[in-house]
Amino acid sequence: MLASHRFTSLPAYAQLQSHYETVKERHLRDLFAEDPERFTKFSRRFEDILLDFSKNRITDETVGLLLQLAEQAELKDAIGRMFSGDRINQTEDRAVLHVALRNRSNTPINVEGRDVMPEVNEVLNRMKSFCGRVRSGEWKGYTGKAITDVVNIGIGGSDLGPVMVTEALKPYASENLRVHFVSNVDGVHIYETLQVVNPETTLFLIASKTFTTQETMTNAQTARQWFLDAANDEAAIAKHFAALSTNSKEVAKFGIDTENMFGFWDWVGGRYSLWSAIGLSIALYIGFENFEELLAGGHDMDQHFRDTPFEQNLPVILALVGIWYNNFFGAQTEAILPYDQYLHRFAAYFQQGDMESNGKSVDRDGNPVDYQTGPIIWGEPGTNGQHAFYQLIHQGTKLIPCDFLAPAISQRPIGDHHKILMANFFAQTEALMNGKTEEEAAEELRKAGKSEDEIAKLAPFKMFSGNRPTNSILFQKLTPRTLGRLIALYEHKIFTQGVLWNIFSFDQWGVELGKQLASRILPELQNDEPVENHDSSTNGLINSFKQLRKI
Ligand SMILES: O=P(O)(O)OC[C@H]1O[C@](O)(CO)[C@@H](O)[C@@H]1O
Repeated sequence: MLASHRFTSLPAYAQLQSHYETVKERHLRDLFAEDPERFTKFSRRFEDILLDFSKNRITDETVGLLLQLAEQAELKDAIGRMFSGDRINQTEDRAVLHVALRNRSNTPINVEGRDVMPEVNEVLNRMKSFCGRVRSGEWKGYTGKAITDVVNIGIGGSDLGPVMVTEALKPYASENLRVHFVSNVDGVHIYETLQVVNPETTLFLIASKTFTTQETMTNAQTARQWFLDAANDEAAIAKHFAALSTNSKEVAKFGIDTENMFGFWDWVGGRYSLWSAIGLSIALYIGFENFEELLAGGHDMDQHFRDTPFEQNLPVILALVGIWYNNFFGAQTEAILPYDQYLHRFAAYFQQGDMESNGKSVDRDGNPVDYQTGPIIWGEPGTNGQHAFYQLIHQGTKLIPCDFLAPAISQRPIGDHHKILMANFFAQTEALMNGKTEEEAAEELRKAGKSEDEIAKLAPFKMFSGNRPTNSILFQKLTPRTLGRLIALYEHKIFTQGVLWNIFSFDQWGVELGKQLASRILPELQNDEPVENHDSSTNGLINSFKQLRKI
């Protein structure tokens, strides 16, 4: 059990509130001018990852108080409980052990007195041998041909992680094997995918923790039928369908041989499952050794998170800085901006990771919270975002703390591309921090030959307030190991924030209501009869839908 506290009653909370009054008007430009050591003081390194958090609206006192807040929320104890297999996901009565999936040191991790590592290793060994057989071409389809395409059918945590990682690690991919992902129940998604694959050489991975998710089961049935239309032989399914799931009963019911099932456990949350059998598409695509490197990276960060004092602890620092803006400055969102095209799904991945985890409004005692919890996460890769939404970040009325991430070495060094990319990275964080005063804007206009009249009119539009906070996360190169570290960095940031906010980060009851209503509405869409049992808007929409289909 996690101890409960009232976030806003922690002694450091009140201190931070009054401290905020003294910091809120301070400009980052001045804070940098006053302290030449600011970068050294507010940056940390872990292995090949540098976190520079100096461009935040913080002082030594802010950091000290935030660290006290973490102590007072008993973060250390909570970390220990997660790593030791306590049932900290209390509303589902489950342990939270994605760290066991990447526990490369193989030290025992017990759930109810039983070490889970032998089972974890057993599944990893099966994944390894399966990957070897498929990638070498030894595994044959029903007409004796090798597999050329893998289609992962899953949604949410059974899709977003594998999509993000396979995109990020493309440079490590096999040339002989393509991966595709079908998640949306919109028939368009499976249709377009089936257009480009051949039933003789396609392997479907049905990825679903529960094996009951409507979207995934619908897509899986469509894929199965498409396959059977070609193969005309149920026995051939064993060569073309595998299941990644915790639910062997439902897997067998679907008609997949449990020999072809790669299991995991209820202590793996969906949005933390890319490290489990759900990562099979990753392992097939980049090879098992690279998948192990990804796991090793996650494990590196786990050890850092568990063993490092908070003031040196990257996930804890990221979490505390986030809380500073979320709970004291009233920031509603956080942008994740990777300057690496291969990370183009990173923000989308952490939309689920963060918002499904910390989008809660009831505390661990079941009481409504009277403070802000999880932020809205969004973002796109740089430099594309610069030409889309950065205008608002620079000059809009909202405070948007941003994380900038980039590798020092590009996976694809072509001409000057990477230096141009990085010049933009550095320029953006500098511009957001410094801004441009009205006088500076006026001086520029003067130099451009504008009249004093024009200058007076234009300068207000051309000035930038600055003082807009950023974290910069630089790493050497986007290798599987570094990616593993980066993902775990954000996972533990989310965990830390959830602990401080006194909420449960590992359930997701908020997704249930929509699911329930959809299953109630589906039968109503199967006939032409008007409906009148909903509110007037829902009735009106359903009836118009029925009418429009007749045209
Ligand atoms: O893997 P499953 O059981 O199909 O669930 C898919 C997703 O659905 C959710 O339960 C809710 O969206 C996610 O947490 C999960 O990742």
